[in-house]
Amino acid sequence: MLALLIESNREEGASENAEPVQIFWEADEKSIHQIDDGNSTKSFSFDRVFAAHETTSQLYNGIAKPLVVHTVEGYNGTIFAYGQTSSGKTFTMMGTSRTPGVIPQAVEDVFQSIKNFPEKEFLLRVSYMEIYNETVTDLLVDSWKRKPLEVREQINKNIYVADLTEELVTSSAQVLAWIRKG
Ligand SMILES: Nc1ncnc2c1ncn2[C@@H]1O[C@H](COP(=O)(O)OP(=O)(O)OP(=O)(O)O)[C@@H](O)[C@H]1O
Repeated sequence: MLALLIESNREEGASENAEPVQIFWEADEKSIHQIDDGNSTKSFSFDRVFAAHETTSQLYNGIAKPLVVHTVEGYNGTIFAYGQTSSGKTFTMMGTSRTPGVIPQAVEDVFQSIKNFPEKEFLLRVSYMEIYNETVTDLLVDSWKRKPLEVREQINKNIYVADLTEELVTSSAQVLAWIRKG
């Protein structure tokens, strides 16, 4: 699933006498349209487009929660935020104490979803790494012990990061504590 978060390109609360704001694009729930000289010239489609007035919780419930629930059922899942600097990746993924982001909500739902399968045993491990300038760093080891890690391929073609710390966790509070440490 590919979703897009957009900021408004109109001046919020602009008065009627203000200079008309030039519109460069318009969006609906599933697409964004480039506007050149008042005409739509190019359109890009997404599974969902979230506008500025929509909250992180709406985004989480709309696109991330189903993935989290399926992961607990045994499917692989990835939630990936991509965008230019200051576009809101950290705000959306980590959130604040008042508006929790995708990560704390996902962690909470992993533990809630596990309760739906009392007959199954789950083993949860958390890793936290940074990829910066082509260098992979383990964020769960003390900073003075950190060294660049290698990305390797297993015989079955699975890709893994060698020597990456994996901490066993049994509650959402433990996961968030590890993330805070990182
Ligand atoms: N939806 C939002 N509502 C309110 N404030 C927001 C929103 N998205 C981002 N911000 C604010 O905008 C600023 C930049 O956001 P943020 O740090 O999340 O960007 P980023 O994409 O993670 O940037 P970088 O790539 O530089 O780390 C922050 O002060 C953040 O609180």
